[in-house]
Amino acid sequence: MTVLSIEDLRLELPGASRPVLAGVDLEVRQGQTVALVGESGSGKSLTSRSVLRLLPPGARAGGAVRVAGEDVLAMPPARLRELRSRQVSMVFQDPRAAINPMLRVGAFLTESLRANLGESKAGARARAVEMLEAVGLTDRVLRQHPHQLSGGMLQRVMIAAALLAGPALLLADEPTTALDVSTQAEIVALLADLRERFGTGLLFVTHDLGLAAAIADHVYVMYAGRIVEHGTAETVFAAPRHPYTSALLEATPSLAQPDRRLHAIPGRPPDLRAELTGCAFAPRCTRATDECHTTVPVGQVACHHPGGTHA
Ligand SMILES: Nc1ncnc2c1ncn2[C@@H]1O[C@H](COP(=O)(O)OP(=O)(O)OP(=O)(O)O)[C@@H](O)[C@H]1O
Repeated sequence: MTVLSIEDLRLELPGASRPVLAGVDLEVRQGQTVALVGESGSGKSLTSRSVLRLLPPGARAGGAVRVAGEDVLAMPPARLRELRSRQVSMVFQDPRAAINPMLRVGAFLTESLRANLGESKAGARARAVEMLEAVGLTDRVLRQHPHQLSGGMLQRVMIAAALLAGPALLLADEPTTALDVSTQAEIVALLADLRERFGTGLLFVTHDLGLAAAIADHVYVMYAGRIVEHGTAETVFAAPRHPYTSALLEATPSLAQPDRRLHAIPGRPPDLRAELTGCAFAPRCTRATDECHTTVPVGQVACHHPGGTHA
């Protein structure tokens, strides 16, 4: 079953010369982990936030963002509130910025259950303890304040909070960036485990290809507001076809080949004031020809000169 289907999503922001999202298509099926990768500014966060219709002021959206078949962009406000409290949850990059420091963890976890889902006090507490245990914490945490917990523990609390209502889809936007490397690995392992246990679809936004490879079944590579390549994690990482994917991989350290030389991608992504003609990656691409500068490439691999073939 498809839990999320983004179809030709377009987003325009005030003051920008071109759409910040220019026709994004993406799908997450039940129990599937999908990674959305790309450099900073490519539009990953805006894509994932669109799923909850958390758009910047003045933004104009086109296309469709369907959760279990229903278009989030066209939903009435009451239905949108229900979607946000039951069906789709989000885990953010910095847990300390996403939690009220004055509240104990217990109140933080139970308040939304009681307010939005009408749970009794005892029922909400029992559910909170169940989810804390699912993320590897104990009920001791209920009495603690956020500042008494490490960053990794607090991110576990945020994941427990996100799963309280049993959502069909979890959005995780750079959920480990604020954590140290070993804690990052623990959180990624935890998300993989929870996906297995609860069958939740997971959209994992990251600029870190190593993390994406560790967790994802399917990968979408984004550049300047477009998906340039997608496929199973295995094929995209083992046999990238778009030159941007290859360049990203060459810029990423590999545990399997620690001695491999890394190559930074020359140049920078285009900023939103630049109007684009042709392929947005062409100015940085070693394979670019005249056609690339004039004609926008389309297709599963959005490139006029893709390498190899996906098996
Ligand atoms: N609220 C906003 N108002 C104006 N411009 C915005 C806003 N949010 C994002 N942008 C711009 O939209 C573009 C895409 O941003 P987005 O945050 O989706 O990128 P990203 O790929 O998630 O990068 P990062 O990893 O840095 O968050 C960027 O150029 C950014 O500056």
